[in-house]
Amino acid sequence: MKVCIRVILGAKKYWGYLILSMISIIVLTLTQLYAPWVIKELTDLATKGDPEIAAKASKMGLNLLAAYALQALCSFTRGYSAHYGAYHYLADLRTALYDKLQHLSLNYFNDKQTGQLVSRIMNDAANVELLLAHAIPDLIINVFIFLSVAAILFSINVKLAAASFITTPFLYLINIFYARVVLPKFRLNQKAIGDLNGALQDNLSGVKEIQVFNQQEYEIRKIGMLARRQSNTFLNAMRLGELFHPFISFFSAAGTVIIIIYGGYLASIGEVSIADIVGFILYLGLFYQPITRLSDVNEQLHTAIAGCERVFEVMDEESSIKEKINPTQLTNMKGDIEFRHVTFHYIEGSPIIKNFDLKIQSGTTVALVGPTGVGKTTLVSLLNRFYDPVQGSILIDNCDLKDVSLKSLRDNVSMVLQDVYLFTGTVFENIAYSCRNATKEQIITVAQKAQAHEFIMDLEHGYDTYIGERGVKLSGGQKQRLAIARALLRDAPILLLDEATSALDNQTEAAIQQALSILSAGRTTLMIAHRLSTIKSADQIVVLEGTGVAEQGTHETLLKKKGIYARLHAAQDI
Ligand SMILES: Nc1ncnc2c1ncn2[C@@H]1O[C@H](COP(=O)(O)OP(=O)(O)OP(=O)(O)O)[C@@H](O)[C@H]1O
Repeated sequence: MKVCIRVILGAKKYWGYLILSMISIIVLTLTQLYAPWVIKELTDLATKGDPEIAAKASKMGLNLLAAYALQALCSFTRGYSAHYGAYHYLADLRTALYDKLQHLSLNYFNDKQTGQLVSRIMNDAANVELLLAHAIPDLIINVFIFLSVAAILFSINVKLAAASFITTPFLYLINIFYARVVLPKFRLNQKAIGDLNGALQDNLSGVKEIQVFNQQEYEIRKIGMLARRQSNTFLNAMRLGELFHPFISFFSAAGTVIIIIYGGYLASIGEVSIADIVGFILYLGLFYQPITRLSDVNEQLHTAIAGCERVFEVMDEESSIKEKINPTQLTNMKGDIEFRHVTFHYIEGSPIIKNFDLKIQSGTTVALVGPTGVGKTTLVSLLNRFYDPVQGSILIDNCDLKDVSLKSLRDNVSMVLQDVYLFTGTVFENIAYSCRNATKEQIITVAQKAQAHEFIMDLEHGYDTYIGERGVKLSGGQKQRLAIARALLRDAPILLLDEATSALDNQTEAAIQQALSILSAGRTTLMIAHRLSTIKSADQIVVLEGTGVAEQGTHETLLKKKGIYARLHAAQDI
């Protein structure tokens, strides 16, 4: 109930359309009730031998025609306005959900699959449409029809109306059976479809591995088994489901039989007219309809509510990265950075960094070095506030990052990530992603600096070449150069380079190194590199080990020290 109220309140902007739909439902139902009444009246006139039957019948016919016209109009406004409101709200909700996801911290995404999140936005959110345009209107229609037809039946004849209730307990019980026994079987079928989908997705993504390890036969058998299981689950559900409709039809028809027999008896003793019996039988069809649809409406409501609950679960999620009210805006940033007694863990009890201290003067370059998994990327992620330290603080120009507006922080930090991601779009659009209104000249300049211009010009359509899923596939090194160009375009006072040159050959790397050193002049640069040759000129090299700093100094001082750095360096020289 709470969920229904939340959806209805959320769709406030579209209440006008939803109310119009409700009014249309009521008028539509009333017009549906009119036709049996006309037939009953006509039968009455005919059986009584009314001399004015022709004139009266024409009048009734015209009224009925008007009712049918109104019915057609209401049928349109009912369907269209409910869907108009529901689909607009769905679009709003999907946008809000996406907005919410964009503002959640990376922690939230760590244990979620992209498919699951897409499914929240696409499938689960779609349930608001099911709720607003189907389940709630269907519930109202059915309750309204049931109550109004019952009122008409009792107004025609109380004894016959009471008799027509005889079959309702059976209809109700069949519905309960359907809801308790048949529907769960259909849910099993949904699960079987999900399993098959999941296995297919997994298989198609890993098609290369399947061929490399010659597992085609095994995978075909697996998919075949899941496909067969889904078919069997469906058939099992369907067999029981198919029993439902004949039983429902039988008990509805039995109601009519009771009325014919009992109506005939009441007519024989003069308690009811032929016209009443005719009218009664026509109304009976409408009377049983809501009862037979009970399980469908119930299922729709449950499905819709469960989907909406999953949506609201995300909407109510709190980001672990919270922005202060009235945060400080970083303007005219110098770029001094300080890690002050920083401790961080992803999983409680397994610290990645403990009591870490580091001061980086504005305009200098600091390189982070250390074994794989020691926490270099984590430190960089903390600086961009993808995560917050568990203890201690990080300061930029003496402002604690927790006091700074996230937007102004990220506007001042440019980053080249370890795993380069390029969007589906042109080369130009991908570079311009960091600065939407960049000119073609600016894009070409940064591409040249990143040593990307030449290979871009070799592509079929140059800067207008499509890349990403639907376009040309680029090599790791080419992607990296585009990512560097994108970061250069940002022209931010702080530059974070997470192994930005790892996928490049020696020659290109040397050229880019030169470009990066020109770029980093005057900016605070924090770089991570496995290849020590790339960080020789850094102002400070920080060697990480365990959960903290093992050594710190310039390339020369660290070599002289003959510690870890010197050993790593010697190993790489070999
Ligand atoms: N999102 C995460 N959730 C849980 N643990 C994580 C997460 N990201 C990284 N880790 C773990 O934290 C540790 C530090 O990872 P990080 O990526 O910072 O290391 P790194 O020094 O950059 O490694 P590499 O040189 O291989 O890139 C690793 O043990 C890693 O498994």
